Amino acid sequence: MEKAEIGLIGLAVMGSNLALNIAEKGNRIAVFNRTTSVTDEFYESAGDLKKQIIPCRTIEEFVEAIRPPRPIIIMIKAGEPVDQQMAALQPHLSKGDIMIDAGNANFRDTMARFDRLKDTELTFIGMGVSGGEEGARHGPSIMVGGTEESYKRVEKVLTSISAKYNGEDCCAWLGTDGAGHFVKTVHNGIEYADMQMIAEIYGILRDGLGKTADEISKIFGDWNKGRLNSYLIEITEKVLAAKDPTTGTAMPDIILDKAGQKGTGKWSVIEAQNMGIPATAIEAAVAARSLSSMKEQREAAEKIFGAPTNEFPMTFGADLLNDLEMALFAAKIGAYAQGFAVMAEASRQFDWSLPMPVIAKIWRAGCIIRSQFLDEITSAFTKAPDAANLVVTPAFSDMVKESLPSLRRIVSAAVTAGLPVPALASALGYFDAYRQARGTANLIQAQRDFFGAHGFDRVDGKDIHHGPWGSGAQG
Ligand SMILES: NC(=O)C1=CN([C@@H]2O[C@H](COP(=O)(O)OP(=O)(O)OC[C@H]3O[C@@H](n4cnc5c(N)ncnc54)[C@H](OP(=O)(O)O)[C@@H]3O)[C@@H](O)[C@H]2O)C=CC1
Ligand SMILES: O=C(CO)[C@H](O)[C@H](O)COP(=O)(O)O
Repeated sequence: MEKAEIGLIGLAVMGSNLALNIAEKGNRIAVFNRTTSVTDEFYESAGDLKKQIIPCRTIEEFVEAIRPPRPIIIMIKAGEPVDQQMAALQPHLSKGDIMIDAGNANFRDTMARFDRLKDTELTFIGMGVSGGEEGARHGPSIMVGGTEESYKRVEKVLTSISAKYNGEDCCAWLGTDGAGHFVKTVHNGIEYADMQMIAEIYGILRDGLGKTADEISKIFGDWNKGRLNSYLIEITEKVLAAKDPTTGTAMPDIILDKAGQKGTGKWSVIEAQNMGIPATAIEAAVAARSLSSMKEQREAAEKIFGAPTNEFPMTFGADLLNDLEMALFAAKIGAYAQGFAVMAEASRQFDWSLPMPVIAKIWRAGCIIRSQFLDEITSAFTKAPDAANLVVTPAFSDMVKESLPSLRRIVSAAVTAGLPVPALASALGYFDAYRQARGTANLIQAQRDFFGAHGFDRVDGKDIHHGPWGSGAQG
């Protein structure tokens, strides 16, 4: 039998669709899944693409079915399963074979895997893939980490399956070892912030203004034709319009308000904190998901404190809708600025040379945060690749100036009405602090010096670094 050019392990949502995508692009692919019935079902449902697919029931059979040197994509549950799968695979591989972990790995695990394989004749790639089921099937965004030489060996197949934006591949080599998985993690951190901010605007419309799911769906539909045009706004319109087939109720109204999370948002925040880079909107979004999961505590607290009773202090109409749209836009700029700032610092700390314009480019299509907006980020970073922050680039500083008053009005109104808007408020607080030349940390420095003799720098540059706190000061 003619051998496959590539192999793929893991036939759940992502792996099965990626395998069909690879097969459809004319590549012969061998597939394997731990539970063999899944492999059988996948093969049986592959239709015309069956002729491109070699279903394998054992690892030995799988490795044998691929022409060496073998590129093997591992698309399984992230974490320990990947180490187990790699350990099971490794004894069967030979010189030059490439294991490609395409799941949502923590980049620190990816670095450790590179380290473990460095004295072997095998090659490893850590690759972030975004786009969910549809992206995997028809064109995901692909973020590759590893040696450039190893990327060159798989570039043709990866670019053949990736999404395209105006004919350009949404697939790129981003740097060595954990670079690809780091970028995917930050992508997801931004995704969390984007989703949370959309949910907060939905909350204002539902709880502050009494709008139905259908009415809110139409509003998001209108916004999707403007500057907020994006996949997440598009699906928000759709999910709000969907009805429960048995009751006819709007789907969002029958879904429990507890958000799941698998870790990538939290990792973005942990790494941002480790590096001292503020990512306040992402932090707020992760915390909001955690708070959402405390359903019983929230129900008990509402019994004690009551639901908010203050009216939303703005009248529904075109001006308010414009403010809501612009507020979401301003907050979105903040979240993306924070995500890119986190990647810029990681690039320095891990010596990756992450190409910011390229990252923005490959996120324009295929991935969950895809949008027109990312094309504007691409051009801002292309013109100013070393900008300290997206918000100070000429194009984005103009957008912030235009949209910030709306964000301020909406956050103020939501706070007055007692509606939670933690991510919108965090983005606003970030802008306000970022553009404040003289902040209030002078007082914190004085307090630190008072209680801990930690010292401070003076505004006049003089060489006296402790205060005259006298006998009240603690050592
Ligand atoms: N779902 C999504 O939208 C996206 C997911 N990802 C990432 O892609 C990867 C795959 O995601 P998804 O398709 O949702 O699947 P899941 O994360 O649900 O993982 C299920 C797959 O992992 C396999 N698996 C689990 N444990 C082991 C193990 N110990 N050894 C071998 N195989 C194991 C399962 O095999 P079995 O059938 O035998 O149980 C199955 O094929 C994950 O890392 C995920 O985070 C990335 C982007 C989007
Ligand atoms: O990577 C993805 C999208 O880009 C996956 O869908 C991921 O599972 C999303 O994260 P979470 O499950 O934590 O919401």
